[in-house]
Amino acid sequence: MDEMLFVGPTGRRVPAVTAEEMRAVDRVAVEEVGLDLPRMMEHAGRGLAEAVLDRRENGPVTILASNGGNGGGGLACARHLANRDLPVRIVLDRDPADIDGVTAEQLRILKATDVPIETGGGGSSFDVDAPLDGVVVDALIGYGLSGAPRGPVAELVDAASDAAGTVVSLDVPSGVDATTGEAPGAAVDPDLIATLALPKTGLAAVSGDLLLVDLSIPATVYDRVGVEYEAPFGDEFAVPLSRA
Ligand SMILES: NC(=O)C1=CN([C@@H]2O[C@H](COP(=O)(O)OP(=O)(O)OC[C@H]3O[C@@H](n4cnc5c(N)ncnc54)[C@H](O)[C@@H]3O)[C@@H](O)[C@H]2O)[C@@H](O)CC1
Ligand SMILES: [K+]
Repeated sequence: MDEMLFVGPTGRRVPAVTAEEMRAVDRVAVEEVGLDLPRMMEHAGRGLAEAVLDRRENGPVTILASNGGNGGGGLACARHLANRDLPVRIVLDRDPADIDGVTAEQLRILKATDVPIETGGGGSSFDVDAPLDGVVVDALIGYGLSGAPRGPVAELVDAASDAAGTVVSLDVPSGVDATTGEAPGAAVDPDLIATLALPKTGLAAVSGDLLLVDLSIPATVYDRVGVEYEAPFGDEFAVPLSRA
């Protein structure tokens, strides 16, 4: 854990975690405590949807998603927004048949709805070169970034970067290393970052407003991984953060 990087709404220090520490938090939550990934992902998706509703503009909401936990949170968000009659569409970095794990569970629910699901990177109706209007939700990559964005993900990162309207990133701007804040290649430059459970150390080095979204992780999980934790949420389920 790092020195003081973030401050919550009451002026209280909020600890930041590296990607490795957050992975450890996830592992303990799932394996020792039984707070499984689908449960956490539902909180992520709802918190993200509330952030989008707060910043909503006229026009569609485009949700860019890949195959990991970050994409799954984006898909859960899509469901909440579509349930509120927002014009939502999903753009995946790959064929829907190639989405797996918990993210595929989220996708399965959306397939039962009339939310359009497109595939970026050529060979589909989605034109990666057409400017995105309305709100863009960046749920491509979170703390699982490995190297510079490649292939269709890189094209979607560029599309988000060129978007005229508000861009909201889930957890970490895609392309940014969650621990260092460095971008090994192209990266999204969001207006707002809805980061999950605790801020990631790298977020101190990037721009964009910060919102911390509760995943309902009990304090014992942080104790077990040695993260010094004081619940930052008070009576809320999401709180704004400032960089210290
Ligand atoms: N407790 C938590 O922290 C939770 C985290 N969740 C989310 O899950 C994320 C972590 O999930 P994962 O570990 O699955 O990882 P990510 O979803 O961050 O990233 C994995 C995806 O990114 C792609 N990818 C990685 N580097 C790439 C590159 N250079 N070029 C192209 N594609 C690349 C992978 O192919 C894969 O599809 C978090 O950031 C968060 O958003 C939520 O799902 C719920 C629980
Ligand atoms: K992201």
